Amino acid sequence: MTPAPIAVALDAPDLETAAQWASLVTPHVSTVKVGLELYLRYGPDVIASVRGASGVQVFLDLKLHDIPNTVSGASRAVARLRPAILTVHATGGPAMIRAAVEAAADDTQIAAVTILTSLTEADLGRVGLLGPADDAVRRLAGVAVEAGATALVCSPHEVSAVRAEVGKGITLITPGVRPAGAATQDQARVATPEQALADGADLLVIGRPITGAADPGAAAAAIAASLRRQVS
Ligand SMILES: O=c1ccn([C@@H]2O[C@H](COP(=O)(O)O)[C@@H](O)[C@H]2O)c(=O)[nH]1
Repeated sequence: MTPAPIAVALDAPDLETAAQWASLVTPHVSTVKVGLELYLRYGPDVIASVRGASGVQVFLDLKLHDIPNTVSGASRAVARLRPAILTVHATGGPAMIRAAVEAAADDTQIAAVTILTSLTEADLGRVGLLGPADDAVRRLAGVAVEAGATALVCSPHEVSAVRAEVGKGITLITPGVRPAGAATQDQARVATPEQALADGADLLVIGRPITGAADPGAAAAAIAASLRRQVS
């Protein structure tokens, strides 16, 4: 069976737990995601540990955000790990995004994070991004794609607007995904996996609804089966 287009966020406090989650979910999902918590604690070795024997795609979610020269060096530093996806913040601007793209391995997609899915429109207003989240997300998406990013991170709420803005060739990645009835926790702009996929997302990032379940493998399998039913 083809694994579902889900990246499981391995936000674990230790490497053993992350590797165990990865081995439980990899029969069902295409990708596992390593974020700041694991990478800052364990460094590059974490990638081999979660990739394991299955060779699952690894998404390295470091959300780089600095001057172009520094981001270029960081992108080059992780190139040997060959992540399938590496994130940068789109608000770092076009030169920074281009620097990440140019320094990345050929088989790594640079994904630009538009507006974090934890932010409400009220939060955006407070940091000076007045108006609907859609507007800022679409603007940042356009800048990032022009600078060479081939993937974008946005919430499921904006995915159809972003698709209309950037067309088919760009990979749209959506965190802020919650199965019906699940707690939203610190996520603000959320939708169900089925809705996110229907609206045009290519890869759904799902963490705690899977890793916080009594059986993460079964939780991943259930969401994957529901997505499969939707496309069949
Ligand atoms: O806008 C963003 C960008 C990245 N994330 C990351 O996705 C996961 C979501 O985990 P859940 O447990 O499903 O909430 C997490 O690793 C974030 O760092 C995001 O949520 N929003």
